[in-house]
Amino acid sequence: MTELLRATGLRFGYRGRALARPVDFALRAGEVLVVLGPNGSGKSTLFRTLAGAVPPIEGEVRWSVRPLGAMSPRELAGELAWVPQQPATAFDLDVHRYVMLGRLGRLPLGAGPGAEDRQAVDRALARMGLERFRDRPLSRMSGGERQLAAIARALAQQARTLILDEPAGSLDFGNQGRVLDMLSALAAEGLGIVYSTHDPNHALRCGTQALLYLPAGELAFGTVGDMVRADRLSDAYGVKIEAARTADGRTVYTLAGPQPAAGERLSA
Ligand SMILES: Nc1ncnc2c1ncn2[C@@H]1O[C@H](COP(=O)(O)OP(=O)(O)OP(=O)(O)O)[C@@H](O)[C@H]1O
Repeated sequence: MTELLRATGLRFGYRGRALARPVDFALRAGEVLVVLGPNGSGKSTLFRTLAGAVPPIEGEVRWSVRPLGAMSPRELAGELAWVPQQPATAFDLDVHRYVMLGRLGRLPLGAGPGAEDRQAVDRALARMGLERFRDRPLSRMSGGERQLAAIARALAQQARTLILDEPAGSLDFGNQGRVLDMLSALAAEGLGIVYSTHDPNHALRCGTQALLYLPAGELAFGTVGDMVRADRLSDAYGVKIEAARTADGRTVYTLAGPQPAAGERLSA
C-alpha cells in the first residue's frame, strides 16, 4: 500500500516545550489512524504540526515521502485536507462558497474556479447531504451542520489524506454513525484518514491504527486492537473503563462507576 504520511522521532509542542515524548508512526492509503487522549493532551497540536502550521520541535514529517518543510502550499494541499475542531471564516459565506474554499489551495496562483471545481463542490455537498443548505449563510447553520460543511470543504479539496479534529464532536447520534461510516468508505476508496475522538467506541467502529496519549508524556502507536483496550484507556483517562459485548459480539467501552474525583488518578 502507498505510504501517505510518516512521522519519525517527532516531538511537537509550543515554544520548545514538547507535549509528548518522540513518536514514530506511519499512515498508508486505506488506513484510518485514530488519535485518542485527554483534554489538552495535544491532539490538535499534533494535527497542526502534521499540517505545517506549528513547526516540529524535533524529528521529521513526510507526506508521500517528501519532507513537509520542502513542500509548497499547493503540493501540501494535494496531500492533506484539514477539518478543524471549530470551523470559522472571516466572512459569513454561504455553504457552497465556503466549500469552494477547499478548492482554492489547489488552483494555480491567480486562477479562478472552473467547471471541475464547481463539480467537486457539488459532489462534496451531495456526499454530506447538504444540497438543501447550498445557499444558506454559515451563520444560520447549527454547530453540527457547520461541522458537516467543514467536512464537505475538505472533501472538495480532493487531497490524499483527510485530517479531522473531532469530526463527530457536535453531531447527533445518527450523524455520528453516518460520518464514521463515510470515513471508512473513503478509506476503502484509497484515502488516508486521521481523526481524533473522545469516544473509544468511535475508534473501534472506524479505525485501523491508533495513537493514544498515556500519562507521563508517552504517545503510544499501534493497531486499534492493541491500543483501544480497557486497561490502556483506563490508564490514559485516569478513570475505570470496562468492556462489554453487544448481542452481535462487538466490544463497547463504558465508564465503570463510581469514578475517582476529578484530579485523582487511578492507582491501577
Ligand atoms: N497556541 C498555543 N500556544 C501555547 N500553548 C497552546 C497553544 N494551543 C494550545 N496550547 C496548549 O497545548 C496543550 C495541548 O492543546 P491541544 O489543543 O493540542 O489539546 P487537545 O488534545 O486537542 O485538547 P482537547 O481534547 O481539549 O481539544 C494544552 O495544554 C493547551 O493549553
